[in-house]
Amino acid sequence: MNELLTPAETGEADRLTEAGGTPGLDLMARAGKAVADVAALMTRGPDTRIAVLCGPGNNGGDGFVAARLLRNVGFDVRVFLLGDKSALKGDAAEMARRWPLPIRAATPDALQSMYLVIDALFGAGLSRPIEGDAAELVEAVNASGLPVLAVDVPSGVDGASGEVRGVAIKARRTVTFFRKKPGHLLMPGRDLCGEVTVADIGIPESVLETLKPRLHENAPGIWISDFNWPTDGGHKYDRGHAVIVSGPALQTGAARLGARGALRAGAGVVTIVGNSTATAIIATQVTSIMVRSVSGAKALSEFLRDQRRNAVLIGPGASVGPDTVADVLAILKSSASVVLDADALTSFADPEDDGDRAEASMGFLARNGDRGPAQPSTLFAAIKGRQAPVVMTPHEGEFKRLFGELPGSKVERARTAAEQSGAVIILKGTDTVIAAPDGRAIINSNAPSWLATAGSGDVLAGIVTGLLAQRMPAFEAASAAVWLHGEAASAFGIGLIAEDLPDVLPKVLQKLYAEKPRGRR
Ligand SMILES: NC(=O)C1=CN([C@@H]2O[C@H](COP(=O)(O)OP(=O)(O)OC[C@H]3O[C@@H](n4cnc5c(N)ncnc54)[C@H](OP(=O)(O)O)[C@@H]3O)[C@@H](O)[C@H]2O)[C@@H](O)CC1
Ligand SMILES: [K+]
Repeated sequence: MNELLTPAETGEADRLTEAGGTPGLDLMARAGKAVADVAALMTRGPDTRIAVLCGPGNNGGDGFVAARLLRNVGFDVRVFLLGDKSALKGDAAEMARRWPLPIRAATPDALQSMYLVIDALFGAGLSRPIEGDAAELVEAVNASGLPVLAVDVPSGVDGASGEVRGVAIKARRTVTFFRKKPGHLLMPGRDLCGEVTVADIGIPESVLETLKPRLHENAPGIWISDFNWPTDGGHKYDRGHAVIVSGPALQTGAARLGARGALRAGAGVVTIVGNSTATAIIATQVTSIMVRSVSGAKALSEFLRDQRRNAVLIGPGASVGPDTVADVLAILKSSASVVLDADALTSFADPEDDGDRAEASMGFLARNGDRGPAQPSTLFAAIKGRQAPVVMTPHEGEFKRLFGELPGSKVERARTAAEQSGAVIILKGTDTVIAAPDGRAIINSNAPSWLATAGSGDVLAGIVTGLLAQRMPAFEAASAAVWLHGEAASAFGIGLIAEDLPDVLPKVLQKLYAEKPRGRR
């Protein structure tokens, strides 16, 4: 159930179903019934007056069906059409014909003395920005403050990207069919949808074998079989050794947050490394986490020669500049899995895009001329030249510094970045996207708004590192980490600070452990 289908793929699912013998009219009848069922839940009793706003395509067709079914059970339903009834085609024209009462023009006046609005203006067939009369209507609906139930997607939301084309309806609930679309989860679409219900309208699961979707909504089912649970007789080193590289003395908090994330995610051993002043400070703050004074690229290379140290995080609090560049390149030469976050990413920013970076890069060049300038291509070549996986965890700003302005939806941008860099990308945000170089992608949807708090990204990077230390494959580790992070924030509730996240993880992990299929314990 976690597959996400673009509007084009949904259309294909529809065609395959019809080719299998199910008439399109039946699909529309079931779609309209699903809409009517949810609409009934949003009313305040039989006297509720409902405005159904229908558009010129099959989204409007679903609206006509819902209107008829709601009227049949006693609701006071009015139907308004954008455009001409004579221009309706196919199944939508047939469903309009079955509506027994007058069809009025859809204008802002339609909203007067209504209680609920059903938005059946545009769905999967939105092909351009909404303008003119249609835009005026959408704006009037939003200004009315009436509760809105959207059919398939709120009109104006692009089902593929979640972007607003022109203007868009703000719905309280949305009913979609067979599978969600990326636009239900990507911002701002996700906000405009309200609560999303997915209805079964008789499209068989077998169409997925043809469509082979490569985009999913994050859920444990996707990665739980790759999760490594503690086993009887296991040794701590069986669960990996995560190494967290600290920044200088006044920036050690980020490494500590990452380290606790890694340890709580189940890494057997976690060591924080840094220069002697930084580690002296850290040592007064941690107990089950080890601390070693290891500083500079050469020392890091030597430290990582011990292959039991199998996952490394660098970036949180690292500082931007040539030292971090050298550290990252040394770490990438090791056999460990690597997580690059924050300053480890910005240190490779394209100098052309970033004045501060340009200056730092010039200095670096002066001292390290043989290694070439610190730029994204240097980083990507180092990633592609190694065996063990790399996960990068940029927010939008860091992403832009490394990859520039890429075209397409957030999913497409993350996919391109993963392919270009050879790393698994966690493109963070309310709608975090995880993408692998082979094209697989996941949209995360469980992060509460209060997760946007200082240091929460450091904990996330630490959780990824902890899972990589346990030898979870990188794409699955990244997806699991993002999900656990969101779940932990929800479990803690409002008032959360980053320090709280690692300590809520056990509760989340215990629930997963209790629910996982038998025989895997
Ligand atoms: N697939 C399924 O499984 C099932 C799908 N079902 C339903 O069908 C819906 C998809 O129907 P659809 O393809 O007819 O597209 P829809 O969204 O009604 O819009 C197309 C019309 O709008 C017009 N138009 C577009 N943009 C415009 C704009 N900005 N401003 C003005 N006009 C604009 C466009 O005009 P054109 O581009 O052709 O000039 C065309 O006339 C889907 O969302 C779901 O609700 C269910 O019934 C059952 C199973
Ligand atoms: K709609």
